[in-house]
Amino acid sequence: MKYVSTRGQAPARSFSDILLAGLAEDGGLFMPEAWPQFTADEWRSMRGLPYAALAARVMAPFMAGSINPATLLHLCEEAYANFDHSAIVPLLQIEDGLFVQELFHGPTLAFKDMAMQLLGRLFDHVLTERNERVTIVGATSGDTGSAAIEAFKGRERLSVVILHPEGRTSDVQRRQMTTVLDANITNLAVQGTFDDCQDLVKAMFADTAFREDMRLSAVNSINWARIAAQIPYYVYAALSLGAPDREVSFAVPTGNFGNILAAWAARKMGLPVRHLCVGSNRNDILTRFLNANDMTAHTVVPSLSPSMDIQVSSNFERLLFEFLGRDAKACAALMTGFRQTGKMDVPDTVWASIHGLFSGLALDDEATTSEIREVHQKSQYLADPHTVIGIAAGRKFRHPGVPMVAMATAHPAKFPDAIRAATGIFPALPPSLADLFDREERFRVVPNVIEAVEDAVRSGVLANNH
Ligand SMILES: Cc1ncc(COP(=O)(O)O)c(C=O)c1O
Ligand SMILES: N[C@@H](CCOP(=O)(O)O)C(=O)O
Repeated sequence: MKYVSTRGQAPARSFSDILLAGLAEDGGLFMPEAWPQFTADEWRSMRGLPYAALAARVMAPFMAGSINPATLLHLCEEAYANFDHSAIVPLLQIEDGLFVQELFHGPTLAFKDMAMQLLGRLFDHVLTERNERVTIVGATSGDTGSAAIEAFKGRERLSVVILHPEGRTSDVQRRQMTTVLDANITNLAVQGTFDDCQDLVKAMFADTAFREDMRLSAVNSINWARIAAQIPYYVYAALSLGAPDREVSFAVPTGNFGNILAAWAARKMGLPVRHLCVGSNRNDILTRFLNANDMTAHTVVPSLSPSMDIQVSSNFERLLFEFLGRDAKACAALMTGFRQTGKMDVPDTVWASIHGLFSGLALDDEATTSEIREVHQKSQYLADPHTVIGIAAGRKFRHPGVPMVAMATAHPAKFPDAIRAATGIFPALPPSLADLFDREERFRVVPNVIEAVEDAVRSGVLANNH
């Protein structure tokens, strides 16, 4: 499989190349040159497979020519071996026609582990094969960082530098990152928002000399491998609920648009997905876009669901590229305009096609709190502040006869204060994290200035190499 850039100015590359490159040289995002397709019989043959085997089958076409299927299966089996639920991604019903799929049974209690546990192993495999080293730079609003640090800590061929917005994650999220003291891990607390962190990462990639000198790589969902590894759980849920002989819809609490993009990718591969529902918090740019073609970035406001405190959703570019008929020039023009003006004028016809498939619902903090309380009272289900927004979106947009699956993206114990305020229950951390608040923290505060961040990345990498 070859990959092309959404901005059309980078050469087509193999899966191994784009895994290590992360972002295309022209600032665009890589997309598969063609969509792999599975027939109804092929989907049926995946029913009942253990999760790792299912994941390897679904992802194999994306890695064709780079990772052989037997190696991929082995890496998937290793990646999902330490999850704390035998189903890996258990599905449970909370209301008539409304299901929740729990994606937080990995080591850091968030859905990011689903992809990151595999990425850690894929990077090791490809770097060893090529005898290379890389520096991973990542931006996090809380969960990607801890999942990446957990997956990559102690690995010899890479240094990892994670930028989080100072004071804007939950204490549990911050400590999950900053208490990992391995030499190859550097945590930077940026004086800004998640969008600033993401911009800084993109600016480091745009600085060609720095990018090449540091051999930069990315594990945010700008890296296609992240999206590929998030597709299989949608397949698992749909097959469990009757696909390919029955349609299924999904509701996804959304920030950077990576998770819901994976659901859409599954649909492109032939999975019968009827509808996709975006859940937003007060940072509701995607919901405003889906409801009224209003893609105007506002100032980011902190919320009870900090991992979704985002205004610039990187993966929207991939959707746009596809709905523009893969017109890279038009896509690049819209993205450049958005960066310059903070507003994107998506042509009405393009918006209407997106609107036919996606809907959006935004909840403010007050509504999030009442929703946590209500879901708990009615269904005895304790949903974290991100998950509950997806549940609310799923309930609003479900069609009779079509099961709606809401993605549970984080364990409630990551956001204990919000859960206690809503229900009076203080969710305890699992035993592996029970001493989290006793552990030593290490991080460096940096201003939201590219030169300062590049210096900090360089010194983190140097310290690791000595
Ligand atoms: C708990 C949680 N829910 C939802 C999201 C939003 O997912 P995405 O950025 O893929 O849209 C995130 C962060 O990415 C998250 O950490
Ligand atoms: N919510 C995320 C933000 C980064 O998203 P990613 O999927 O692009 O890595 C986080 O928790 O860090």
